[in-house]
Amino acid sequence: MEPTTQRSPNRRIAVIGTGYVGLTTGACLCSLGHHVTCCDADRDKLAELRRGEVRIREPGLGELVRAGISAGRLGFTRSSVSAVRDADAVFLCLPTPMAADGGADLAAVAEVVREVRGHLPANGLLVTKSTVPVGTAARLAELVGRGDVAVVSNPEFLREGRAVQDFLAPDRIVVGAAADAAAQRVAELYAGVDAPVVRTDPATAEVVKYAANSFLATKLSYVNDLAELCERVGADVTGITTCLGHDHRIANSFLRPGPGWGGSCLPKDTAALLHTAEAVGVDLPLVRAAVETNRRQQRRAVDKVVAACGGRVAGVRLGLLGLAFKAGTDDLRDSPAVAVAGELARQGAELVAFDPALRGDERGLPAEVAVVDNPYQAVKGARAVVVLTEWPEFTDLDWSQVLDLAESPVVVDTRNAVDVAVLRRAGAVVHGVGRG
Ligand SMILES: NC(=O)C1=CN([C@@H]2O[C@H](COP(=O)(O)OP(=O)(O)OC[C@H]3O[C@@H](n4cnc5c(N)ncnc54)[C@H](O)[C@@H]3O)[C@@H](O)[C@H]2O)C=CC1
Ligand SMILES: O=C(O)[C@H]1O[C@H](OP(=O)(O)OP(=O)(O)OC[C@H]2O[C@@H](n3ccc(=O)[nH]c3=O)[C@H](O)[C@@H]2O)[C@H](O)[C@@H](O)[C@@H]1O
Repeated sequence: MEPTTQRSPNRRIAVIGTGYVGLTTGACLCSLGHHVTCCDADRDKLAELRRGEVRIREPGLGELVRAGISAGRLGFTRSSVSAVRDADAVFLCLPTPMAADGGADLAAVAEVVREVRGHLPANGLLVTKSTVPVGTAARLAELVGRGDVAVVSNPEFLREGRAVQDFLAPDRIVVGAAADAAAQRVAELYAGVDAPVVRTDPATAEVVKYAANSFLATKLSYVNDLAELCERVGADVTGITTCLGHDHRIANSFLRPGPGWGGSCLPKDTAALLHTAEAVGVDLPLVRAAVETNRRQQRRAVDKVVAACGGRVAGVRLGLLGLAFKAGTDDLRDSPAVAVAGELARQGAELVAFDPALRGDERGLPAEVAVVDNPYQAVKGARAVVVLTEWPEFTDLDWSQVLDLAESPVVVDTRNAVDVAVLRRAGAVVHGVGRG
């Protein structure tokens, strides 16, 4: 392990895929002094990016993109071949979604590598930032078929909603390479980022990414299991997690119970790790249990709403606060809030929702949910108000007004997001998570 060096770099970099990870990687590497060309298959997205418009909600990203364009060091293209031709390093930031069998679908990665392999400059670097299963770097090296090109694994650990901050101030930078020289060249691209660099082999780097996400998922499922226990025995999970968090070995994060963990990565990455393990005859019972608890936790959130409404929700109007998979993002991929809403709709509930990050025309919104642009409208006439995402804005609502507008004072807070004292002062009948 070593700190990154402070030498000012100025390399030519290509980034393929301009989603949460790719655009953040491109804009941040540009802010470190490099010349970056970002490539994407989506024409509309490219047109917006060339105008400096960023469609995802990531604080600071739009500013970095516009600064890079103004400085003449950040460009966008649809042609992967032209992006890589002069690049000292090519970062693959392509989607690796869950395949039908639970494994990672590497189709986009393989397709792009086939496109660019004959056009990489001599002694090129192909860097996988996408989350890819163990053995991918070795397989891509074979696919590239050139002894002068090094394939290096450099997994990304950023969180959505804090992507720029996490990229520029990460807990660690992991570089997995078969040869020291290639690892050194990738580590140098991060000069200026104050973080430990862990150099390792590609297989270890690839597994680390899945190990980290699965660890976080397991920690959360443990807390959600404890929440269930607390409800049965009259204890308070928040008091317990506060005490646990004071123990430095446990650390005071990822301890908030909720309607299950979601997002574009934890669910697919736990599934992919299980798939990898199964393929080599290894059982990972803890990760399996974490996934199973997560399914149960989503069902428990639905059951709690149904019970709070007297046992059935068919024809019952519910006001939903939050649909994003967590606060701070507009991403709906694998959102537990959407899963809970979907099941309530299946049981016949009439759903009206508000989420501060959503306009109502986003892809991934469940068709059965009417999305409105103000929280008070969402709760009007509702039999229960259901808090599904922990937006801080929800604590600041005028809860007396919320309860006046709703048909009954029932609040189901699936994340303990709103201060329970505030709710009770307003006269709410509160159903939280993990409170006896
Ligand atoms: N979203 C996150 O917070 C994190 C994601 N990751 C990993 O990074 C990878 C990318 O994830 P996201 O950025 O969230 O994905 P995303 O879906 O936001 O972006 C992927 C981009 O790739 C483009 N694309 C797809 N196929 C293409 C092709 N053949 N040629 C050129 N462009 C193409 C898409 O148009 C899209 O803009 C995944 O492996 C994910 O697991 C890793 C850390 C954090
Ligand atoms: O590989 C990835 O894509 C990323 O996945 C997660 O980041 P992200 O998906 O942005 O979301 P998290 O902040 O990890 O939250 C995941 C889920 O856990 C839930 N959560 C989180 C924390 C908590 O205390 N309680 C809780 O229920 C969130 O609401 C959300 O549904 C990891 O935290 C990142 O390190 C990783 O890079």
